[in-house]
Amino acid sequence: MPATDRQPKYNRILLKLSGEALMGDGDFGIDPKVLDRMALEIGQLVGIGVQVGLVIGGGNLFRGAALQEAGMDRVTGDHMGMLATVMNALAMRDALERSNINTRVMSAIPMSGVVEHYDRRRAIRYLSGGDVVIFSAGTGNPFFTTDSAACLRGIESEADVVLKATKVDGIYDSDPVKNPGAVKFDELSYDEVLDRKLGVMDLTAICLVRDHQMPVRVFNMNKPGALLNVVVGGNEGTLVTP
Ligand SMILES: Nc1ncnc2c1ncn2[C@@H]1O[C@H](COP(=O)(O)OP(=O)(O)O)[C@@H](O)[C@H]1O
Ligand SMILES: O=c1ccn([C@@H]2O[C@H](COP(=O)(O)OP(=O)(O)O)[C@@H](O)[C@H]2O)c(=O)[nH]1
Repeated sequence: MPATDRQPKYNRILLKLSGEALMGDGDFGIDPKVLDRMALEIGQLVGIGVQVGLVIGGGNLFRGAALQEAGMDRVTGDHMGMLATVMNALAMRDALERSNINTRVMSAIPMSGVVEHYDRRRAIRYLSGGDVVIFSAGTGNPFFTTDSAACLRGIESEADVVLKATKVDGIYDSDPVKNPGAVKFDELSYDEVLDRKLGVMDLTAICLVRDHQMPVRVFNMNKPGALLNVVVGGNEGTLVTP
């Protein structure tokens, strides 16, 4: 049976896309072709009735830590990183709306006239009404990451799962980009990720999902159809649970 005919396993998801995923084959910025492909894949989820909250990173534009290494004040760099996530959110909304998917962008940093300020109850109303909601500007605070923002918004919006879409196809016993012999896990507990210091997500984010028992699945966004397969219960990537 085609995946689009299958019943979704989740009613509401929080999908985290890394900013780097938007670069495509480039090494900075946003590739419109990638946006369109992602809009198509997200549209398939909306089409089978799944409510989608989105958090997009900013690493394709600015990262506070990298700016600090180049000599900039860290907090200023983090502010630039958070603003970068708003730019990515606007680009993604544009692609989703061109695909006729109603989309709202909310920002943790007030930005009157550009995007709505984050409001949890309003976000839940939008999600319940079938709109895609993009949560931008991370947590609104420096020294955090968009992985933590994704876990936070996932818990707050009562999502059934946090899906981390990235460029590797799951969690390995060491970084598979640096170690070609790394071995992939199908399932892990929060404590195993913390004890083994598995670097696929920052530890703040893992502590947050552990404390609130929010399941997380890490999978490869570059694999066509993987997102839909995850949502209909397929065994993609690595699942982190209690
Ligand atoms: N144990 C691990 N398992 C999987 N990926 C890991 C692990 N340790 C480090 N990584 C790295 O984490 C990255 C995924 O995190 P992501 O947030 O998408 O990227 P980035 O941190 O570059 O923004 C992968 O590209 C991979 O290189
Ligand atoms: O709550 C947050 C989320 C993000 N950031 C900044 O925004 C940048 C971009 O986010 P991230 O690195 O998580 O993006 P990704 O790696 O997912 O592309 C980070 O490096 C931080 O500088 C921040 O300061 N607070």
